[in-house]
Amino acid sequence: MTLALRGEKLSRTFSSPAGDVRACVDVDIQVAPGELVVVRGASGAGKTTLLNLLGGLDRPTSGRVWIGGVEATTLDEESLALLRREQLGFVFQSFGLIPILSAAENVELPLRIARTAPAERDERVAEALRLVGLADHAAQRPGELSGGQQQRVGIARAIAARPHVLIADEPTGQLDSRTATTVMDLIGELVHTRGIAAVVSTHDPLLVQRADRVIELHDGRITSESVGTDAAASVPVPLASGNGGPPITRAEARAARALMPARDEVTS
Ligand SMILES: Nc1ncnc2c1ncn2[C@@H]1O[C@H](COP(=O)(O)OP(=O)(O)OP(=O)(O)O)[C@@H](O)[C@H]1O
Repeated sequence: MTLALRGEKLSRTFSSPAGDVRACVDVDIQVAPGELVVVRGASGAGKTTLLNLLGGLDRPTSGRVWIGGVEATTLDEESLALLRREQLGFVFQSFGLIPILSAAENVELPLRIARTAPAERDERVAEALRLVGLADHAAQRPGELSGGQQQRVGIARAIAARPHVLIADEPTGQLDSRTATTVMDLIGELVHTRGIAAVVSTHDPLLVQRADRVIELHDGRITSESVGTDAAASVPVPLASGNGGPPITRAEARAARALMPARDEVTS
């Protein structure tokens, strides 16, 4: 069986005026189709860094990444963008929706970038909105939707191109706990009924209950890994203060990058 995602000895060091930051250190990770892996850890533990590396949004300082069996680390930017688009769907804490577009137009955007034929685009947008329970809200703009609905549009956009892997970075970080549960249920259902693999970072113990595997990160390293019922039973990591604030420019830039076409491509 081809793994949906694989990282081998992944390390990422950032240079900063205060010195080097080892945000990811020798991480080995494998994700199978239909598996929901939750990455958990305190603020600054390296969750976003790891997801960025696995999703081909950033390059490791050392180590290798395979996306759907293709080694991503050796690809040039253009091929990597194509691989991302074919294999991956991204969901972000900040939703990353375009305010002037309707829900349907937001969901359609990656399909336009991929030059999917208009009839198929319509079909996939309708399917994705139906799957997230928003078929009746297609014409509404993000500002006219609740936070939970906006995140469901974000998920619809991520799955519209029928990716093999969903990468979701704190998808419920901006939602109240009841809405977060709905979004978590949706992700769990998509993974377990449609065979999509997912890597989800969260502080939310509710999502952990839906995980097939929970990976704990501390200072960029995997400190523990639990499977199945153990995963649900494991103790949540305490949060560092100051976490969970509003999205920052770096996060928004990343959301844009995940959607960006490869160089020279034009939307039609
Ligand atoms: N581009 C960057 N330049 C410098 N340091 C960075 C950069 N990106 C991340 N870091 C540092 O790497 C470490 C891990 O950051 P990361 O965002 O991956 O953590 P996280 O677990 O996702 O945190 P949070 O839960 O707060 O989002 C932190 O110390 C962070 O400051």
